[in-house]
Amino acid sequence: AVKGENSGTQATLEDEETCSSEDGGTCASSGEAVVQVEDLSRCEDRNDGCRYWADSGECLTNPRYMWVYCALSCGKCQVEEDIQTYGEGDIDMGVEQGLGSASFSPDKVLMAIAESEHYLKTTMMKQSIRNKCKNTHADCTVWALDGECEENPGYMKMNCAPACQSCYYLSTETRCPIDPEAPLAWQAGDLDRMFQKLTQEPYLTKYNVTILASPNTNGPWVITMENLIQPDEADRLIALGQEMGFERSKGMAKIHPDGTPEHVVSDARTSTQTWCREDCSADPMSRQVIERLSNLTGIDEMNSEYLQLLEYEPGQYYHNHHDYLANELKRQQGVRILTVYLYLNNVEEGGGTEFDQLGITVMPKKGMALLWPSVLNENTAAKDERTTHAALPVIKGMKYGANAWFHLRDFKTPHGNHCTE
Ligand SMILES: O=C(O)CCC(=O)C(=O)O
Ligand SMILES: [Fe+2]
Repeated sequence: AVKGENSGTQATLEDEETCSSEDGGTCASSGEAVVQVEDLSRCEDRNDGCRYWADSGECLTNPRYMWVYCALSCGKCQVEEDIQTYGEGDIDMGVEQGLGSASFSPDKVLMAIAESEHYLKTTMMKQSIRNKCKNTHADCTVWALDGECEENPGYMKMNCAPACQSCYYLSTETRCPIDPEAPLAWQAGDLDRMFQKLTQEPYLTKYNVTILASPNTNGPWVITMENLIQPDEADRLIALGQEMGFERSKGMAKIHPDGTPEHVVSDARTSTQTWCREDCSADPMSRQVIERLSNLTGIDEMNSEYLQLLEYEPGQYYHNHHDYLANELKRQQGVRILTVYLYLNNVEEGGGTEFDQLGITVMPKKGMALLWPSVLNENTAAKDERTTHAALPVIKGMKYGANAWFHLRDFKTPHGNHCTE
């Protein structure tokens, strides 16, 4: 068999006997056989529940079962037109390759060019990826012969993909495959356990925890914790934001065919924002804050995005939205599971956070945190549709806030590898 571009995402086949699909695919794993992605005979859903489970995020929470028994619904195989095909006819490899080199004879370079072409014609990959797999420089082939694909992979695998035989690099999903063994921050039940702990532990009463909604009242959890952030910490975060400069927020708009989103300024959100990365995230005060949030939630700091600092002038707002981004089901970090929103100042008038479906509006209070989940307790990759919310327009004074978003899986490692978008 031809080695598929997706071989990094091989799924482990489980022993069917021990793995009844009646339970929603939450079976324990066992068995060793491996399904090759190019084995198209397995590209199917083998259970009627597959579509439903996939839509509710099971591909992410249960990859060991789902990628095998629901390969089609999980997008782990491609059978129809889009798909894993071989190249046909003439292949456009991009910029014409130069033969001149002090180190290699023209024959050697010509041979390498022929190998690139053979690779592009005989390797199964999505047609959309093949179409954008191009050498962007005349020296790609010579550089590749010189070992540059290994020396300088960041540039080469992207810009000399035919020469490096690295077309998979051009799509986030194949370049950054999800490891089915990667640990999840929350298994079923952990969401309720965390909120129960936060609302019941005696040592947390100093935060004057208020339950605004919970499963006891048939809602999702929405709670506030006062004085979670000290005044000097809040002031420091605002100052760090001002140092970096707040910029007009971008909304998520268009998703490109390769899965990367294009950010555009949108009317949905007129506030300004900046990310607390690098020097800001290393600042002792911001470290203190993020470590506290990680300790409180029990979710590893690696699973959190860098703090997003927000500034609203009078009249600015963020219309009704959800923090859950479905595109991230297909990313290593997984979806956002929890928002910890920090109010960094007292707002003179307006600027509340409104949960339209729950009839809750929280007014800003310096140092207070507002916590709510984006996912369901029973299925921690599935969106909890009830937690849509908005930042109401500020009427008077400024509003400063910060988002701490926690993901189902490690966020920081893939972020460092340009794998999160
Ligand atoms: O500023 C607020 O009150 C909420 C902001 C928000 O929902 C967001 O940035 O996602
Ligand atoms: Fe939000």
